[in-house]
Amino acid sequence: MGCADGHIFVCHYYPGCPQPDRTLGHTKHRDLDFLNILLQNQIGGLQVLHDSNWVDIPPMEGALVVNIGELLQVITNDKFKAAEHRVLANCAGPRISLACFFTTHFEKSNKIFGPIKQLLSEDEPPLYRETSVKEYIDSYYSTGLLGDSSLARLRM
Ligand SMILES: O=C(O)CCC(=O)C(=O)O
Ligand SMILES: [Fe+2]
Repeated sequence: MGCADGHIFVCHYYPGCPQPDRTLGHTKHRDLDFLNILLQNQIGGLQVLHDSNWVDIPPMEGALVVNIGELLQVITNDKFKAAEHRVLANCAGPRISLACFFTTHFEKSNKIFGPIKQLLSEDEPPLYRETSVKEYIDSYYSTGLLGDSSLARLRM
């Protein structure tokens, strides 16, 4: 389908923080991609929002974290939901993580994505209108990480 075209690697370096209760390592957000595969070192701090509670995703040796992004939520018509997540600051740093985003990000593709037709029926109509990755990225960055989800703008 082209979802894995143009993946990018991002390396995060979170230095040890003397006052971790006064800041965050990474503010809460949902990823702007289809899927993100993440490797984190032993420091910890990654949390996922589940039922209004922040849940720790502790590092496990050899384990990868697979994070669903907003574009996967669109094409699966909410069968898979993008998880809101954040990273706490930590005085024991540095924390290092390596993320591989499956997206067409750098190409800003004009290819159109929408809910996969085979997942739709009379009982399960499309929840999102179709969009290009380019339109989606521009909408996502128009509000920034703290803005309203660009998912809401696609919702029918
Ligand atoms: O550093 C982490 O564990 C998470 C980074 C992250 O959420 C992101 O790059 O989107
Ligand atoms: Fe993220």
